[in-house]
Amino acid sequence: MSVKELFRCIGRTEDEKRDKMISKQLKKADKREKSIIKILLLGIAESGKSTITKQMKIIHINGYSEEERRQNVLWIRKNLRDSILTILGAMKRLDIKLEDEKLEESSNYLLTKCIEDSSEYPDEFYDHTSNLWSDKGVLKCYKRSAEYQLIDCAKYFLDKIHVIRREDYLPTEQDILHCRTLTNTIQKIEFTITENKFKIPFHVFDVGGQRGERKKWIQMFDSATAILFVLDSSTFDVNVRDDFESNRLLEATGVFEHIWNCRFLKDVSILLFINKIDLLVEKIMSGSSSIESLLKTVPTSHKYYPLYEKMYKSFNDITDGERKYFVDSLSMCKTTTKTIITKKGKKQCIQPKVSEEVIKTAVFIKRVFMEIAVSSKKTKTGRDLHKDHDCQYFYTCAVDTKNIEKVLEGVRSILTKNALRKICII
Ligand SMILES: Nc1nc2c(ncn2[C@@H]2O[C@H](COP(=O)(O)OP(=O)(O)OP(=O)(O)O)[C@@H](O)[C@H]2O)c(=O)[nH]1
Ligand SMILES: [Mg+2]
Repeated sequence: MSVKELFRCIGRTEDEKRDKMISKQLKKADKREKSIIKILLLGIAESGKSTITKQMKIIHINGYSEEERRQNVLWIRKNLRDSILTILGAMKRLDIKLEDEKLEESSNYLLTKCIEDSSEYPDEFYDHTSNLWSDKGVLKCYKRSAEYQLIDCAKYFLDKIHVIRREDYLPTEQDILHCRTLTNTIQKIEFTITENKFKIPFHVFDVGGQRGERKKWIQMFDSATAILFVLDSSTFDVNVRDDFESNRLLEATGVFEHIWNCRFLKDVSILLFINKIDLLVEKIMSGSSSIESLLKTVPTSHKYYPLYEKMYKSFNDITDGERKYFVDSLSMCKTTTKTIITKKGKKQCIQPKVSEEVIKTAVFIKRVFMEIAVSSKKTKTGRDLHKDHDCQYFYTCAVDTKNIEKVLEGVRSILTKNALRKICII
């Protein structure tokens, strides 16, 4: 062999070695990429997507530092101001009078001096708000909040004015979970979970749910492992904020159907979070609304009228399994528990019994969505579009860390098993 040939041979071996190494690294990177669980949180505005993302930060990352908590103070005070102004505005429209006429002055102060966004809230603001919040007329208007657009955290923060007004106020994790801020950019959080000794990375994407924000969703579809579709169960009788003609449950039904039938997501499973069950219980138990009244407002010509009517007709034949699943989910929710004093003088947390109407409503909502998810759809070539994905549902209360921790445990085990299977580990 000539020296030239020998060198060529050595060169090839070096090239081969390098190729082998690159291919090994690519395989490793591919395996790592494949092992990432990418969760996309979808759902219409105010359904609770960001609240669930906050819970993931609390449960799987280090929660909120003092600095991060402090950054929420202004938002919380803004939530407080928005809440009282919305209620006062609605009182005028719904013609609800203040019980104490002397509070007219407080109402006028807020409606004239506090309409501008501000970073400073004087003592007068808190005094007037506090006085108004104890007025029976204001409370009456609050109870009719399904007739106008009030943020969900209104009562939570109005009940805490005395704390929020303090100069040294530092929000708790509960306060942060209740704080409402609209999402208008794609947010991402990352964390790792160890399962079967394997470290599985999770990337979670939180997007905005307002109509204008939904066009951004599609850019995230090609990389999603699973979709966590969040649905607000408590606002079945409330209209969409940016369209006073459309009901929120109907809007969510349409968005869900669109996602379920989207061909880019044909192998992406959906985890349906039927959220805000605490508010659903509160609403139905107070007798302020019912599914029957919702049905009366849906025009018979509406695309979903037949589906809603079909589900309503089977309103009374709930299976034991459906009932148990809802009641068990509720029992995991600390937010709805009540503390009682036992005969022995000890404090005890109990889950108050909910009415049959609550259970029926929760099951009705679940059936509407699951009915869409079991319906088959054929592609042009005759294949079933849904053969490679499925939909599982969970009842949730996103502001309840214990509840979400339990639900996410279930979700995680489904997803990690799929991920490990994908990279051939199990
Ligand atoms: N009581 C109660 N409040 C909830 C629950 N889930 C969310 N909220 C509140 O509902 C409001 C809206 O929640 P977000 O998480 O901001 O909703 P979103 O889906 O991210 O909304 P967009 O960003 O506009 O799409 C916040 O004030 C939350 O604290 C729940 O299960 N129970
Ligand atoms: Mg959000």
